[in-house]
Amino acid sequence: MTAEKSRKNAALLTPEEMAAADRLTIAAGVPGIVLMERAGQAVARAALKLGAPGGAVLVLCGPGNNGGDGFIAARCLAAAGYRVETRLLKAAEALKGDALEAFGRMDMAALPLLKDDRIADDAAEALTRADLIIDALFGAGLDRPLQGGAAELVEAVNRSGKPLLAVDLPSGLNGADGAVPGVAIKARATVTFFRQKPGHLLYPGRALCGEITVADIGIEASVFDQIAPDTFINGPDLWLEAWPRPDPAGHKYSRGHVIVFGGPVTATGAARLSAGAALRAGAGLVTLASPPDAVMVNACHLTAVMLKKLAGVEAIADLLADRRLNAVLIGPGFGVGDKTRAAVTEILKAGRATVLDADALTSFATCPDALFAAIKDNPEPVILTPHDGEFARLFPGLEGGKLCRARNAAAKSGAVVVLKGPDTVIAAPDGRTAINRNAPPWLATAGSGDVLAGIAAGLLAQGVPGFEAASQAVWLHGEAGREAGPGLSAEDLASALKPAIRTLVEKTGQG
Ligand SMILES: NC(=O)C1=CN([C@@H]2O[C@H](COP(=O)(O)OP(=O)(O)OC[C@H]3O[C@@H](n4cnc5c(N)ncnc54)[C@H](O)[C@@H]3O)[C@@H](O)[C@H]2O)[C@@H](O)CC1
Ligand SMILES: Nc1ncnc2c1ncn2[C@@H]1O[C@H](COP(=O)(O)OP(=O)(O)O)[C@@H](O)[C@H]1O
Ligand SMILES: [K+]
Repeated sequence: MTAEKSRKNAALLTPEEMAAADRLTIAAGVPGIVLMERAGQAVARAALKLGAPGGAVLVLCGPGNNGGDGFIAARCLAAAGYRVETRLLKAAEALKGDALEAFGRMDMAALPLLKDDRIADDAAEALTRADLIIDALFGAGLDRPLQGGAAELVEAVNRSGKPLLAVDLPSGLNGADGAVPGVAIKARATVTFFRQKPGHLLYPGRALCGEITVADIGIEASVFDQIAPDTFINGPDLWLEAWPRPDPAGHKYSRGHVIVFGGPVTATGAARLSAGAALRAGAGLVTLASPPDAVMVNACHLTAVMLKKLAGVEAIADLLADRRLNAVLIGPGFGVGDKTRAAVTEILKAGRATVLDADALTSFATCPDALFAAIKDNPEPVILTPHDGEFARLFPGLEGGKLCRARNAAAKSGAVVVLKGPDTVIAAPDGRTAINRNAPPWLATAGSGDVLAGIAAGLLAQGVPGFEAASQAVWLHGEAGREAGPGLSAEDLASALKPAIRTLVEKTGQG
């Protein structure tokens, strides 16, 4: 598969982009009702998989095309022998276009159809009877919080405790950013079409989707010629082409040399975690630059990672005169304050691929613009890896959804921003973003972020561009978390990178 095709597989579409894909497909000769038939049939197939053969299915339909998918699914499930009831949120007269056509295709004799504005009360009995509920109330067209009868219905559905299958998106969830502005359906499973939306991957929305199926409804990838999505699922489809391939005839220096700046004697562990991870990520050499008082404790703990005594900020320029030190990491355990700001400024002046984490970020809380100016003067990529707290300190004016915050922060700072968490977002200054989904919750443990920063530095040292290095690092960190499993501590992560790295090496044909 070509890199271009893989990237298209990794694309995430906003509701607007999805509507454009729909329009382009219709313009190319596939009628909208045909797309809706395929969508509704995919929903019916997913319902069959959820079990209760021949059982009672309640299909809740909204006023738009999401409801249209529900009508088709209702017809298909009735034909498959299920006892199907539908409820329409608005009077049938309000339906139009493909949804009206789909409504007309239902066999009215077989399907008791009730329409009632006091729908929550009206639906109460049907909810009790149902073995499965299909949520076709609102999908990509949600444009405001659910209120009134719709909100009451959603709450009643969630209270029912019945298995719930959502069509496209759990109703109430914003597909663009995963926000839930009011109430929303909590689904056991969700069927979406063609490609996922950011809201399927971002919290809190992600927690409402259950198991997600992406159904092919006949929209061709050629629509990407006109819709150029810039948001992707983070994974090898997005960046395998950029995975570093060591020269078979090369040597350790041709795999890059990372320098990690370590902290004082009372806080040496973080930088060592980073350094070990940089080595595992494939850097040929890693050196830890240690303040004099911490040299002994570092020396007692380091083996493959090399150690260098660094007298102070004044010594940084001399150290970085060695151009073989081609990637720098500073922040973990380094300490917050003037000295850190001076060190970071000196490092950025030296023009190296750089990862700034933890204390290196917090130290600029009082003067973020000075940091952004220094980043923009550095010709090499810079990656910032804040968690939410560090992000808020460095980008106090940026609010809104995680995707939008990370994207604005990258544009503002000129750096690749890795906004960490269970749904880490990686954003490049050119507007590309990736959303990560493979991180297990047990990665939330002290020192885990230090390891992530180290992996990123190790990849930068091997010449991987900033956005790809950051995305690869976040994905590998997630894979390592899964490999190490529950009960992990940050020390376990570096060695747990090996199976994921092996898989990537094999995929790139180097194995
Ligand atoms: N775009 C595509 O490629 C396809 C879309 N399909 C379906 O079409 C859906 C999108 O259809 P629509 O654009 O009609 O959107 P929806 O069916 O999601 O909802 C639109 C309607 O709901 C109203 N509405 C929005 N938020 C509301 C709120 N909070 N309270 C009350 N009313 C509200 C709008 O005014 C509008 O009347 C998708 O989610 C999907 O299920 C499928 O039929 C297959 C193809
Ligand atoms: N609930 C979660 N699920 C998965 N990963 C998480 C979760 N919470 C945090 N993480 C990940 O754990 C790491 C924690 O990093 P950080 O907050 O910097 O911690 P530390 O400074 O202790 O290393 C980040 O990579 C983050 O994405
Ligand atoms: K829905």
